[in-house]
Amino acid sequence: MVAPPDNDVLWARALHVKHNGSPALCGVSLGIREGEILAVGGPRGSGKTTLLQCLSGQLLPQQGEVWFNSAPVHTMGPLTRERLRRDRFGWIDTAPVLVPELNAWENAALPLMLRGCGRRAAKTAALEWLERLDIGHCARKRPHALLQAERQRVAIARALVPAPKVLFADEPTAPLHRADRAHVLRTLTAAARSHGITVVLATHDADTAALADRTVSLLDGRRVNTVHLPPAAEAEGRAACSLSV
Ligand SMILES: Nc1ncnc2c1ncn2[C@@H]1O[C@H](COP(=O)(O)OP(=O)(O)OP(=O)(O)O)[C@@H](O)[C@H]1O
Repeated sequence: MVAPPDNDVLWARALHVKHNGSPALCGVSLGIREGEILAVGGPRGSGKTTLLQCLSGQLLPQQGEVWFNSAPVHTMGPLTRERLRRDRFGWIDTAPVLVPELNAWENAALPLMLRGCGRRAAKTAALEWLERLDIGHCARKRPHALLQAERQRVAIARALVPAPKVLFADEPTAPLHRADRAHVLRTLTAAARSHGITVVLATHDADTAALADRTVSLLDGRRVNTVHLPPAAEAEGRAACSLSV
């Protein structure tokens, strides 16, 4: 077992995963630099979610290695991986999963309170993020009273509130309208850049990938190409980029 390069916050080598015997990842390797915004592109079923699950310690690959800083995630026990995910990683799912009994700010503040942060400080941090994501006015509403797009913004706020080291986002703007998508993504990427958060973003949308520093493309569980994109400020104006898959 060889430790990864120092400047990679996450590093994966030769990942192989099968779901019920069907290959989902076939020898994928990649390094992710600290503070980088990496898009993982590829068509449906190409292995994007599986790759994010392996990198975030949710799923152990059947073969291969995953390192977070200098720690081998693939050899950690379930409790250590659980702690790593809770304390260092954030996750945004395609569909928002919120606690129905809690209102928007309580949902967003939940990760901080679970870490032992006081209610007042957690509330202040949560409200700040809800404002930045333009749903400050929804802070006291419960999930059932919110639109799907508003629920997704709450889920995004919840992932950003504890300032994770790495944020994994699996098609995070899929439930949003096109106009909303660009705004939420710009807020998310700007927040990540200003807080030095590394982002791994699964997407099959070229506009979304255009906000990333780099795109890694998957096809049938294999890496097929890497498209280097210009910095975000320059990329934001672009209507599309080519994901040559
Ligand atoms: N729990 C599972 N059980 C069986 N097969 C699965 C499971 N999860 C994923 N797969 C299969 O593994 C392959 C990779 O799936 P994965 O969800 O990682 O791809 P994806 O690129 O994220 O797709 P999408 O864009 O549709 O989310 C697909 O063929 C998928 O059908």
